[in-house]
Order: sequence, then structure tokens, then C-alpha cells
Amino acid sequence: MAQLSLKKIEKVYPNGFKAVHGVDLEVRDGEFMVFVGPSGCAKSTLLRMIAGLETITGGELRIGDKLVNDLAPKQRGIAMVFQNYALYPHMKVYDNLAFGLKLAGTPKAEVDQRVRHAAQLLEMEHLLDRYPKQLSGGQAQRVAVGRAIVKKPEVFLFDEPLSNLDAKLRASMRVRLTELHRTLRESGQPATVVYVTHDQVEAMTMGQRICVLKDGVIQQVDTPTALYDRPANAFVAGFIGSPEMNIHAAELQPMGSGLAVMLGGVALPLPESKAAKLRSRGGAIKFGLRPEHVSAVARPQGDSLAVPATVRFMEHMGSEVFVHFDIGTVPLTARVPADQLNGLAEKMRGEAHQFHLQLASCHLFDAETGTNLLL
Ligand SMILES: Nc1ncnc2c1ncn2[C@@H]1O[C@H](COP(=O)(O)OP(=O)(O)OP(=O)(O)O)[C@@H](O)[C@H]1O
Repeated sequence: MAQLSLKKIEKVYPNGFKAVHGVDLEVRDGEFMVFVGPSGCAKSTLLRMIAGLETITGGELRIGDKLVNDLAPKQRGIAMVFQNYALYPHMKVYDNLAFGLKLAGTPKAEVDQRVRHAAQLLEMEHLLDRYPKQLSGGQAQRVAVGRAIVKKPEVFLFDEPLSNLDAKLRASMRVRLTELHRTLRESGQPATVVYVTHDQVEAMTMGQRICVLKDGVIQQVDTPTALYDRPANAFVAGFIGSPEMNIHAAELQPMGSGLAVMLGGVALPLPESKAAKLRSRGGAIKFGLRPEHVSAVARPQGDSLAVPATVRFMEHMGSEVFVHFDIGTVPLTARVPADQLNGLAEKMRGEAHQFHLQLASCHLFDAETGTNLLL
């Protein structure tokens, strides 16, 4: 069993700075968990505490059933893959993979079997005779992953392993690592993975669950879809999704028997289902709407609200266009299929136009705490 259990984990650095504030988290046996958050949110500190590279100043860390707070890295049954690969330059790939096992006194035949198995899993049998300097960045990263696999660890820890690769290679390594996790499970060697990244695309595409961190505090732990559709607060809502959710200060006001959001001088009547959740609430809030819930044409379902808008500029992405426009004084972004703009694009720039908001998909957050008021 290789579940990870973090109970009230804290980190106070020797200079007195508290980087991690009582983190509670369970990573399930065989789960692919991603830690994501902006620079400085303490994702590396947490990972390094799990690895045993950083002392734990409060709380309890268990791997399986064992309390490991004070165990050395070697005794924790973990393997870590770093951003800079950390390969031995004077050793061929085969020996880079075999080195740790040999050091641990593993019989030669077993070393050979494990090295070849890892090389096969990562499709790098043809690289075994090369030196690290003869490898591309992606190949070197595969060797670094292979070095973790041969150890047969209970838990794999990845610290931004794809950051040094170009965008195209990163995309293919994302798929490769996700497939590897599945293959290991199917071959009876299920791997519990904790993967640190600041890249929300990596988090969303690779994680079975994602732990979003900010300032050393967990904001939400959930599946990618749940994070996207039901963000716990405005921070998660803004961090997950690209282009990011439109989030703006607004006012909630009574309108007829219901409620309206006042945004940039425009009244947006809330669908009854949403207003019902807010009861008698009024006053300052934050209003959120994902760019794909704004369109350039009315929806056939007739459930969108037309608002007057002034287009500022457009980003053409190929199959879709990000249109930046203002409602009153408030800037919004729409993510529109390119064919929806047919012929309109040039005409729209700088001109008054109408955009259509799907208010049934809007989010409302507490103005101060940022908590999602509709969950
Ligand atoms: N040795 C240290 N002493 C004091 N403070 C530290 C130390 N190492 C890190 N910190 C602080 O702890 C906080 C968390 O740092 P950490 O490196 O874990 O963040 P991160 O989310 O991994 O950021 P990045 O993505 O930039 O690597 C930051 O505010 C950082 O300045």
C-alpha cells in the first residue's frame, strides 16, 4: 500500500518564515496527484518534505501506514525526478539506470532485467549505449524517469520535470508520462505519483486529482473537471482555465422578484436557479464568467443575454478567436469559434456590437473571501 497521508503539515524555515500552513491531504494508492499553484505557493517545499529533503516542522507524514517524518530519503520508498534530470555525465544511459541498484547490492541479473524493462517501457532501448551529452532534452528526461522506475518505488515524486523542454516536446512527454502511469498499473506495479508544476495545462491533462495551492494553503483538491466547473473560490477559478475566467467586482441588486448583477453599469438578471441559492444576499460580490460562455451570436436555445459591447482587439488562434471587449467600463474576453465571426471580425474592431452572455454558467464569489457563493 502506498497511499500518502499528510496531517497538519507545517514548514517554518530557519529564518522564521512559515511556508506551509497546516496542510491536510490524502493521496490514494496508485493515484496521480498534481500540486499546482503560482511561484512561491510552496509546492516544491511540500514535495521536498515528502521526499525527506526538507525537515517537517509540524504535523505527521505517512507513506503507507508508516510515519516517515524522521526517516532519511532512502528509507521512504520514494524516487524523485528533477527538472534538471541530474544524470551522471560520465556514465552511459545503461549505467545511469543501473547505478543506484548496483550500489544497493542488487544481483547483476536483476539489475539487467530491471534496466531493460524500464528502457522498454520508455521506448529507449536504442539509447542504452549513449552518454547523456548525446541525448536530446526529451530523451534525457526519459532516462531520468527510467532511473526512478528501476527502483520500483512506492511513490514517484516529480518536480517540474518538463520545464526545460520546448512546448511541442512537453506536450508529447505529458502524454507519455500519463500512459506510463497507466501501463505501470496494468503491469501490476501501480505507482502513486505526486507531480509538481506551475503549469495548469500540465495539471489539468495529467492529474487524476489536482491540489491547488496558494501561499502554503490548500485552496481545493479535486478532479480536473470539478475544479473547472465548480471552483471553490475566485483564486482557483482564475488559476484554472485559459484564457482565464473573466472575474470582476460587481453589485448584487434586487430586480423584480429576483436578483441582478450590476456590472459596468449594465444589469445582468440572474437565472432563478442561481438567485435561489443566494436568498436575500445583496451588495458587493465578484462576478465570474468563462470566456467560452460569451458568444458573438445569440444561442439557438435563446438562453443568452445580449449586451452592448465595444471590441478592443482580437487574438486569432486558428479554430477560435479570443475577442477582448468592454461592457461599459469592464473588460471581458470571449472565446469564439472562428466560423462564428465569419466576415464580422474586421467590422467589429472598435465598433459597438452585441455580445451574448450565458448567465446560467456564471459564478459568483464573496467580495472579500472569494468563496464561491453558488456551491
Ligand atoms: N530555505 C528557505 N528559507 C526561507 N524561505 C524559503 C526557503 N525556501 C523557500 N522559501 C520560501 O518558501 C515559500 C515557498 O517556496 P517554494 O520554493 O516551495 O515555492 P514553489 O511554489 O515551489 O515556487 P516555484 O514555483 O517558484 O519553485 C516561498 O515564499 C519561498 O520564498
